[in-house]
Amino acid sequence: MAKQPVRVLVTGAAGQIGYALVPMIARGVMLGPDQPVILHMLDIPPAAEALNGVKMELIDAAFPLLKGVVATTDVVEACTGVGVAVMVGGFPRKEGMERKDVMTKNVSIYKSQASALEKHAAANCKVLVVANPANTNALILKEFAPSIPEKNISCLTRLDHNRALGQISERLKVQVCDVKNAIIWGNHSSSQYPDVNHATVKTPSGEKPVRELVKDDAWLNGEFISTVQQRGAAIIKARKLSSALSAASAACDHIRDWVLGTPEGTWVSMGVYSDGSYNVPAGLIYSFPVTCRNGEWTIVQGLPIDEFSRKKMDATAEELSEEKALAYSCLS
Ligand SMILES: NC(=O)c1ccc[n+]([C@@H]2O[C@H](COP(=O)([O-])OP(=O)(O)OC[C@H]3O[C@@H](n4cnc5c(N)ncnc54)[C@H](O)[C@@H]3O)[C@@H](O)[C@H]2O)c1
Ligand SMILES: O=C(O)C[C@H](O)C(=O)O
Repeated sequence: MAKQPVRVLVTGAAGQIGYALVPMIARGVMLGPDQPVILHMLDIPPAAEALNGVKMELIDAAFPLLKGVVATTDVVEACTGVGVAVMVGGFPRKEGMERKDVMTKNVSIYKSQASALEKHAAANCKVLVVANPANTNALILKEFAPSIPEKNISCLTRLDHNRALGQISERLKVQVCDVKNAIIWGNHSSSQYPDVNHATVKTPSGEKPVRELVKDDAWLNGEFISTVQQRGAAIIKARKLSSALSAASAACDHIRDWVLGTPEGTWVSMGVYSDGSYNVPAGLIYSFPVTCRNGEWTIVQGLPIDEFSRKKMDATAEELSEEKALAYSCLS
């Protein structure tokens, strides 16, 4: 029997990530090639005409899986019945800014959209926050939507995870699909800690640790980390716009793995509500290594953490605690 369509909300759909993301969703990249979708696209009134243009293009693309398009500036209409919500709406940073510089504008959006989602989304709706500061926006959404289970609210650090895989693949001249189990710990900001201590590469003679193959700890502990941390800024410098196609693709990876499961022996990074694992303070949205099965993520437990990693994991947690306080001061 044909599957029932899933309603997928994309906020900020008239923006540049939205423009890259909605065709991916309509092609089945996010929920699978046999899953029909109805797209709900939300933007604000000044972008209504552009949003309608995106709707026209979606119709013109004649995507077989796309069973309907709702393009609206009404948050209630946008949230009604959605099973997946990808929250991209907000303001991107410009050259020279840190992601927390867009905090004042963006956290208030997440406070107000939290209640619309809570009241009108489908039961068990999975929420992914993309807009920056992503972890803190997700935390605000969680706190102002208390009836949405905390397990259902996440933020995007998969882009950073994919960037880490990409850097290793470039360095070792191996296929990126053969590199796995990097970890992004913490904040989607320049304090994040990209960790390859457990990452491996598939080689003709079996899986090998990345450290053993790279044979350059100075690079792995230095330039590699700062390249991943600063990649968003490097894209802004080069494009004069923040990343869009890679962000859209990572959002699809995040939801696909969450809903359909991670491959056996592979973990991914997701920003999720901390339960105190790895001595990360509870009550923050922090990026952890997770595996997913039956639509639920689980933090990978028991990985050994060396002193170098501990310091970096604590520093990014510290920044998230400060952001949380700053967010509340913006809202009061
Ligand atoms: N987490 C990540 O990995 C990641 C990666 C890239 C970008 N981002 C962030 O994603 C966000 C979007 O980036 P972009 O390049 O698409 O920006 P953009 O400016 O091109 O698009 C954002 C859209 O959001 C809309 N918007 C503003 N307020 C809204 C509201 N209250 N409700 C609904 N829509 C609203 C705007 O009108 C605009 O169309 C930014 O905050 C950016 O920093 C995050
Ligand atoms: O860096 C930014 O501000 C955009 C985005 O978060 C990114 O990582 O590319």
